Amino acid sequence: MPTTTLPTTANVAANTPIPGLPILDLRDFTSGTPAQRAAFVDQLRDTAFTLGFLYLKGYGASQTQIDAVLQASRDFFALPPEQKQAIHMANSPHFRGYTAAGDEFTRGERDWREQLDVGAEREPIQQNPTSPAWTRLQGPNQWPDALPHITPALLDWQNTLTQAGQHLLRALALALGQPENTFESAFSGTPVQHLKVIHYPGRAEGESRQGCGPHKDSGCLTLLLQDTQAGLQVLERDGSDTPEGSGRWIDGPPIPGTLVINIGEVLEILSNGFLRANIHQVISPPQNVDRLSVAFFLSPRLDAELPELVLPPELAAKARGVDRDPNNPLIAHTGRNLLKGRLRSHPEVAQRFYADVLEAHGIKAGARGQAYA
Ligand SMILES: O=C(O)CCC(=O)C(=O)O
Ligand SMILES: [Fe+2]
Repeated sequence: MPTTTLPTTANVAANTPIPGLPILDLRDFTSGTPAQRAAFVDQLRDTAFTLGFLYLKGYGASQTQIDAVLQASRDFFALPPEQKQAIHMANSPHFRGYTAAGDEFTRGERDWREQLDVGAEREPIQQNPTSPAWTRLQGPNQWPDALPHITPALLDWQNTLTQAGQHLLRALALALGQPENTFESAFSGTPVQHLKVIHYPGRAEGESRQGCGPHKDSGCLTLLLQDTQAGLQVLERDGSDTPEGSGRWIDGPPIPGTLVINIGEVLEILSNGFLRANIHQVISPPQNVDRLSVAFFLSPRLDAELPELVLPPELAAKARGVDRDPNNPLIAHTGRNLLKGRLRSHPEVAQRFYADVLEAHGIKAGARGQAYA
């Protein structure tokens, strides 16, 4: 397959204000009639194949819980810079903590957003000389001393979305003509629950518009909560479906009561490209306006390796294959795949805690970030 080249604003047409993403209700799947359940699976198959994106409502969170997550996020970013820097990600071999605006890169360009990365609160995995480097990903979070309330708000959110994600994985298995429990064992016990709380500051005159540059998510499934400010855009492919990913950007503005769900690269590989890990980006808000979002990336246990699926002939005939980008190889082993993405996105952590394995991951000592995780 040819190398994937991400689109630039030069080869995509002007934005459309019409949201092209369907809204699905998870309750149709979890507690609906057999007909509602079947319709949910059919719609999920359609949109996961074409766009790889959808809105989801009825996903099991109360408005009180949503408000608590957004308030916790706002409170965190309102802290004085030195309190945020005190829990900088550069302190954490587990890639947890604060990243200031401009410190993260997508395809070598700076992203203009600050963020707090939170994982499941777990003990580090005991290290010995033969431990694979990905075992360093597990470990505790860094929390700001001044805001004890954000810990339960964010950890509860992880758990709510893990359950929603597991329902979606069952529905996706059915959509792919597989047994409903196909993904169950890989995601049971200690799945990787990666929450990224994100603040996009308004851009000053003449500044870059890259809140987060064009990328595919590298994991399995992303569940995104947006506050009230738009900015997310998804690539709608044109009919030619070229590997360059040409098309036009469609907006995915916040819709109250919904999450935006998208497919990650691991599911794209497993389904031989039937499911689409689609390219998306975030445009910085205008001056004096900011944007808040909370992205949750659900992945299998670090040690899980997901097998490629054998699709029924009618789906296999439509599968597009997978773009193999030599600069960004796709790996089905969860720990290795996640580590690859994290090392490329966070060069400071990479140089400090993973210097011994950078070469093996194709990263030069002192390199800037190249991709996104
Ligand atoms: O903030 C958003 O709306 C999306 C962020 C995103 O795509 C990501 O962090 O992977
Ligand atoms: Fe993303």
